[in-house]
Amino acid sequence: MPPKGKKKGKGKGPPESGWRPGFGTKATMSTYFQYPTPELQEELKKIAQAIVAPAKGILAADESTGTMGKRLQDIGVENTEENRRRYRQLLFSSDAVLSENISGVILFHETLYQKADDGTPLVSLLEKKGIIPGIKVDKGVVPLFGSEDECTTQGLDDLAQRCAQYKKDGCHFAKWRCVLKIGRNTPSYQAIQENANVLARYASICQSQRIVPIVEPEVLPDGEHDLDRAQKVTEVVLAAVYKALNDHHVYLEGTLLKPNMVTAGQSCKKTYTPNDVARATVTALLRTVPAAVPGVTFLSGGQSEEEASVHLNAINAVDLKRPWVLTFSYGRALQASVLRAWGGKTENILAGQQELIKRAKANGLAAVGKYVAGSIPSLAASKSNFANGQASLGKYVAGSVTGLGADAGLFVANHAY
Ligand SMILES: O=P(O)(O)OC[C@H]1O[C@](O)(COP(=O)(O)O)[C@@H](O)[C@@H]1O
Repeated sequence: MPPKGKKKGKGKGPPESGWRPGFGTKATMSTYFQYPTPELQEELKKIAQAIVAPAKGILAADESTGTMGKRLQDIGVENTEENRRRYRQLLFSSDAVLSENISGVILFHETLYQKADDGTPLVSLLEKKGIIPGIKVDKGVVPLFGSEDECTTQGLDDLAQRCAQYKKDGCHFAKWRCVLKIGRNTPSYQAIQENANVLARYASICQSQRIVPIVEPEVLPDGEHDLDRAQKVTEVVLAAVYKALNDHHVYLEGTLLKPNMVTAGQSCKKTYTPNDVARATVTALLRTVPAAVPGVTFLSGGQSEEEASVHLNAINAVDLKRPWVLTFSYGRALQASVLRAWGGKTENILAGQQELIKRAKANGLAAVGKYVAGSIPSLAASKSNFANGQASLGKYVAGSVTGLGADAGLFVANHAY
């Protein structure tokens, strides 16, 4: 109820619904907002918690058409709609055992409306296994004019309508990726603030449409910086993101965070142990991510499949507080071996699926701190998925890094813009 003597209506304080004791004076107007209904809160919380159920994580299969093209090119397959469909069909028609470790799959728009050979919608293949479909809703990165090669992410304009439709079509969570770079003068205040704000606005719109937003502020691993610098930048970026989410009244219990792990730059001369990475990562999260957030689903960011599993395991074994579930939302670190095993050939579909199941199992174990390094060998487990430090700056020359084998293009594919 409004405080005594206050009238409802324009200029007389906030409307009655959502009124909280002590609110409504001029000084507190900026803290007024209407809470989501209890039903909406419950729905969002349930979805988020199901995604981060014990020993489960996300398969990020939301590569945009260009990114997928690079991945297919690496295995000598043409980037056609049909080949992308065949590949996603392979992933989603894997044995149901996959759902022991995969709770959700992020889809690209095109995939959501594609069908399997027998006419079954691809998304139904996931639903039948109890895997929750999610959708990439950002429309890619664009340069920030006047910055040192920094960027923001676009796609807000029609987001509410798209989310409403995606929810009807079976998606219960979404993903939006922002990119921050470590350089001498970057990330800049401009880039940090802009990306935090766009992530918060995205998250708020998703929740209004009953979709759990996965908030992805990726600090790229390009550069010579050491672990301390990566940790500090990650902390500054995450602090800004959570301030913005708070400013936009985002219901944190109905969100997930998809950050980078804190690793030294790819060209850093110093070496660090998985325990160093784990300590830096969990410390950065402890300093910035509220305990109300149910889970953190790390991106793999160019790490090899094995590295990504070993690091996640170390993160879940380090002797620090962990108030959130810490699990995976990997693209390359779940798919490098699959792509290599498949090679575009129908007779290799099963082999590809077996690779996926193996990496899902390894990461499921790592999500509960029970993965033993090297215990689940797979085809491309130790191959770096990071091709070239210049890749994300758009300076990578196709084919110039051949020593890394089939995975060489994956970093470029994911991060070039
Ligand atoms: O550049 P795109 O096509 O948007 O793809 C970015 C990729 O980055 C991710 O956010 C993280 O992928 P990685 O685990 O390979 O780093 C994926 O979800 C997504 O496929």
